[in-house]
Amino acid sequence: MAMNERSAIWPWKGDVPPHLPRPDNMPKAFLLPGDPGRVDKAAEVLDDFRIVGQNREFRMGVGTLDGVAVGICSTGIGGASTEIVMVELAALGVEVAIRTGGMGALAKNLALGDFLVVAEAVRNSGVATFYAEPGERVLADTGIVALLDASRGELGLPGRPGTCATADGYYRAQGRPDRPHGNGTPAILDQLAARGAEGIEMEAEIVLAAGHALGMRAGAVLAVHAHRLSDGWLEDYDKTQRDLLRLGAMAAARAVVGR
Ligand SMILES: O=P(O)(O)O[C@H]1O[C@H](CO)[C@@H](O)[C@H]1O
Ligand SMILES: O=c1cc[nH]c(=O)[nH]1
Repeated sequence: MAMNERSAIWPWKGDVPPHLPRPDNMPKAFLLPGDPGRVDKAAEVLDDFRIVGQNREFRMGVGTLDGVAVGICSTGIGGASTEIVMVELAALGVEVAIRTGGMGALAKNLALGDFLVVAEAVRNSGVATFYAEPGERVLADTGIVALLDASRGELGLPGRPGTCATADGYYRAQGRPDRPHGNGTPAILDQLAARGAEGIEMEAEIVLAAGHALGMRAGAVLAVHAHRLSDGWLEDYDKTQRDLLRLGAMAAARAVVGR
């Protein structure tokens, strides 16, 4: 069988992955928002930014910060598509992966627009079970946590390190009702909070678990978009998104050069 022929077990064509677009020169560090629409926003925080391409929910761009190449690739929503991003980026030689996304806060002392630098994800989501043993803690790389929190502080942005939970759904799995006037099952959130979760979203656990298993330095920083205790919702999200990308990019570039 010719080397470049695809196989079912590893359906790459040579060094071209089956899902992700691929630039000629891969940055060593990538930011990972869920939403493809947010990739273009990296032009506001990176120099020489260009879009590499898009396939399905995976939109990729590359740029530089302080002369260091930084990539950004959307994961889509949830663990299944995020696993694809992590595996294909790792196989392409990426060493640093930082999720930059939104969450619903579960802690009283987090406010709308604050930034939670994820130190740990409580075990809760499906795909991560293939990358971390049952009972194994899912931790962010401590160096990435430190760089993210230092960047947050330098930028004067509110927040702190903490723990998140990753859910396999947005409505019932996050205690929401599935119709406008329902009650949902908020006890789900109480149970996650009792296990230490201070926010809930849909991708961080797989980024941390797969990142660790695949030998990458992985982390996540999550903006408080919703507050599940006060039922608050941040309507004007644009500046928060820009700040999220800026602090993620600062930490990513510093991680590459070892600062
Ligand atoms: O803010 P982003 O990265 O899009 O992620 C959050 O938003 C989506 C749900 O609306 C989920 O993907 C959740 O994790
Ligand atoms: O409540 C929220 C907000 C953002 N992302 C989520 O998954 N849940």
